[in-house]
Amino acid sequence: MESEYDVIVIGAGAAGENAADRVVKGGLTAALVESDLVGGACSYWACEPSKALLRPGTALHAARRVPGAREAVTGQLAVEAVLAHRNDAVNSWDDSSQADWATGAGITLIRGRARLTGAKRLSVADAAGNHFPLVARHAVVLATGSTPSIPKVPGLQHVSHWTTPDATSAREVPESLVVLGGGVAGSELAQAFARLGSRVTVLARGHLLSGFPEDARSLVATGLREDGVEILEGVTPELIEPTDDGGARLTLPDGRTLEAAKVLVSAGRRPALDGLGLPAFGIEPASLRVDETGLVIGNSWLYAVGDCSGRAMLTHQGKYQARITGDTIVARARGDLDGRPAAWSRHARTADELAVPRVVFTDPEAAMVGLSEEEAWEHGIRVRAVDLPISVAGAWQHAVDYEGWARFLVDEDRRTIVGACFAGPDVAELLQAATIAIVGEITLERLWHAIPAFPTVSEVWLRFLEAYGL
Ligand SMILES: Cc1cc2nc3c(=O)[nH]c(=O)nc-3n(C[C@H](O)[C@H](O)[C@H](O)COP(=O)(O)OP(=O)(O)OC[C@H]3O[C@@H](n4cnc5c(N)ncnc54)[C@H](O)[C@@H]3O)c2cc1C
Ligand SMILES: NC(=O)c1ccc[n+]([C@@H]2O[C@H](COP(=O)([O-])OP(=O)(O)OC[C@H]3O[C@@H](n4cnc5c(N)ncnc54)[C@H](O)[C@@H]3O)[C@@H](O)[C@H]2O)c1
Repeated sequence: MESEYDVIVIGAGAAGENAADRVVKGGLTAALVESDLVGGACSYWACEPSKALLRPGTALHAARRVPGAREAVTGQLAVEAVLAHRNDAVNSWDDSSQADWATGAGITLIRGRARLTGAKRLSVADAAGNHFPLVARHAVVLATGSTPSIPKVPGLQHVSHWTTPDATSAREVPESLVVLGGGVAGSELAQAFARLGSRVTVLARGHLLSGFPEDARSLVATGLREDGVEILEGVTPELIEPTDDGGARLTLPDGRTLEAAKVLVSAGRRPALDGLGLPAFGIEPASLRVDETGLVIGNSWLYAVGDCSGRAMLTHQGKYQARITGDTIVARARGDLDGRPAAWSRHARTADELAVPRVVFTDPEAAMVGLSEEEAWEHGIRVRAVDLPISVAGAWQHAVDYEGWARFLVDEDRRTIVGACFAGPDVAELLQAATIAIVGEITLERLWHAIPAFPTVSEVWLRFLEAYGL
C-alpha cells in the first residue's frame, strides 16, 4: 500500500526542513525522508561545529587586542573545553530535538534512503532493509545536499585522510595537519586547528580564498600566518604516501617534502545526486539545473533546493531557496501561479543571482555580498569600485590594532550598490546592511540619510559615501 502526500522532500538538512515547513504552512501535506541525522550537514558536520571550534580562539584573540582585557587574559585556549563546546553545538550528534521539531511542525518524518521509481513515485529503504513506496500528489523536492570532492592526487587513496566532517567531529587535535584546498572550509579549519595547537600547512591550488578581492584575501592570510599557519599558494602535491607512524608524506612540485600527522582534504563539494534514479527521467546528475522557482529544467514535478541544486552551497541560501520553492509548489497546487514568476516576487529566487551573502569566519573575517566587479561588467552594469581601509573611531574602540578593508561597488547609472566586500575583525555583522542596500536598490542619495551610530565600525559606510563624492 502506497502512502500518499502532497509533497515529498528527500533530505532533512536545513534546506529540506524549510521546504517541508513552507509546504505545510501553505496547507498541504509533506513527508520528509532522511537517511541520516535530521538537521543535515550544517547542524552536525559543517557550520555549527566549525564555528564552535573557531569562536573560542576568536574571542580570546579579541580580548588580547584591547588594553586592560589583554593583561587579564594570559592563558591558552583550553582544548578539551573547546571540543566540549563543539559537542554542545552539535547536541552530541543527537537529532531528537530536530526530529521533534519536524513532527511538531506537522511534517511526516520518514527515516530511510529514498530513490525515485517513477513520476512522483519513490521507494524508501529503511535501516532494516525494508522497502516501501511513497507517492506525491504535486511535487518531489530534492534536498540531498553535497559530498566532498576528492582531488586526483597520486597516492591520496592509500593515505588515511580527513574530509571536513572528520575534522569538525575530531576528538583529538593532530600534532600537525596539511590542509589540501585553500577555500572557505580549508581556511576556517586551518585556523581552528592552528589555534588548538596543530602545526598547520595549507596547500592552495591557486590563491587562498581565490573568490575574494586581493586586499581581503591578504588580510585573512596575514591573520592565519600570525597563528603559525604556513600557506603555500599555487601548489598541488605531486604525491602523497603513508608514513610508518600513520601520517602522510607529501611531495611538492619543487621536490620539497612535507610530513603531517593528518591530511585534511577540503577541495570543494559537489551536489549529492547519485543513486536517486535521476537518469531514468533523462536527468544526468552532473547537468541538473533549476529555474528561478527551483523546478528542475525539463521536468514539471521535480524541484531541487540547497547544495544539491548546484547554486551557492551555503545554509542561508539553501533555506532561502527552500522558502521560495515551498511557497511556489503551494501556489502552483492551488492554481495561483501560472508560468514564470517576476523577479523579486515571492516565487523567484532572484537573490541567488544578485545578492548571495558569504562569510569566512576566520579571524579576521572576510564577508562579501552581491556581484564582483567582473560579474557586474558581465551583467552590463557600468560599475565603480570604491576601496577604503576600515579606519574609523569604532574600529579603534573595537581593537587598538584594528585592520580592515572594504570595497563598495556602485552602479553608476542607477547610483545603487550592487556589491560589497569587507575584511577585518567581526565584519560579518556589517554584511546585512550591504545586503539590504543591494536588495532594496537604495540610492546613494538615500543612503546618505542612513546614519551610522558613533563610534561603530559601520561608520565605514559614511566614509564610503564621502569617498564616492557625496
Ligand atoms: C566545513 C563546512 C563548514 C560550513 N560552514 C558554513 C557556514 O558557516 N555557513 C553556511 O552558510 N554554510 C556553511 N557550510 C555549507 C553548509 O553546510 C551547506 O550549504 C548546508 O549544510 C547544505 O544544506 P542542505 O540542506 O542543502 O544539505 P545537507 O545539510 O547536506 O542535507 C542533505 C540531507 O539529505 C540526506 N540525504 C541525502 N540523500 C538522501 C536520500 N537518498 N534519502 C534520504 N536522505 C538523503 C542526507 O543524509 C542529509 O541529511 C559549510 C560547509 C562545510 C563543509
Ligand atoms: N563560512 C561558510 O559559509 C563556509 C565554510 C566552509 C564551507 N562553506 C561552503 O562549503 C562548500 C565547500 O567548502 P570548500 O572550502 O571545500 O570549497 P571551496 O570551493 O570554497 O574551496 C575549494 C578549494 O579547493 C581547491 N581545489 C579544488 N580542487 C583541487 C585540487 N584538485 N587540488 C587542490 N586544490 C583543489 C580550490 O582551488 C578551492 O580553493 C563551499 O561551497 C563553501 O561555500 C561555507
